[in-house]
Amino acid sequence: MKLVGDDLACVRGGREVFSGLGFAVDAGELLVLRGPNGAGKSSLLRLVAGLVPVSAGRLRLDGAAEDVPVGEYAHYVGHLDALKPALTVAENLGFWAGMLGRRKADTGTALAEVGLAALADFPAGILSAGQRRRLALARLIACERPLWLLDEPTTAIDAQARARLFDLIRAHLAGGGLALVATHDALPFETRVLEMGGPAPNPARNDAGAETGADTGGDAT
Ligand SMILES: Nc1ncnc2c1ncn2[C@@H]1O[C@H](COP(=O)(O)OP(=O)(O)OP(=O)(O)O)[C@@H](O)[C@H]1O
Repeated sequence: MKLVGDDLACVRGGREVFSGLGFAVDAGELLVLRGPNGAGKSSLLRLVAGLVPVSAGRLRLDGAAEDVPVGEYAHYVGHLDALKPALTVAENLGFWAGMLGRRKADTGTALAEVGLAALADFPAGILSAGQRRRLALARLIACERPLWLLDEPTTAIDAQARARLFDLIRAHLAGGGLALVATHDALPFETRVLEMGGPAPNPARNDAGAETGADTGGDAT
């Protein structure tokens, strides 16, 4: 598979976040998204996941079925861990696994791998920030998806969980998976980098029609 973004633009809240953005990610490759706060890294991940519309340009996943949205091939782990606090840890993962399909590990195994086996029957609402993130990352283990979209995946997790995450990413890439990762951290393996520009200037007034965001496009290096 190959993910290609061609001349992409993204508009949110009437403001242009980026435009003219081009990149390509081959099977087995990880593209790191870098740039200052507000550059549009999260927006790009959400756009690829299908959670934010493509305002201009084209996004395609070569090797995928044409009538299936790119997001259907992706694991998206965003800033919010998307957990239901009243459900148990195991139920949360079970819910996600049911949504995502293509199971590759049962819930118990995935929870054990992220160090949450002992908390499986506790409500997710009691989890610490790092434990919530571990639970979100357990989705990567439970279900098979070729494209991983990870937004600051190392946030809140300790050294042990980081090492486990890096192992997971390595295995994913070695198996021909693709990954886009927004992070301010250094990753311990070879990656390509997409530098994204600075934030668009704040609009002078709340008239969306008058907003002219800077071209914050970039190219993968
Ligand atoms: N839901 C939203 N509605 C309108 N504008 C938004 C929304 N979310 C983000 N934006 C705007 O999009 C721009 C890019 O935000 P984004 O979160 O993609 O940046 P980022 O590069 O991921 O930043 P950070 O490093 O702080 O996480 C910002 O100017 C932000 O205000």
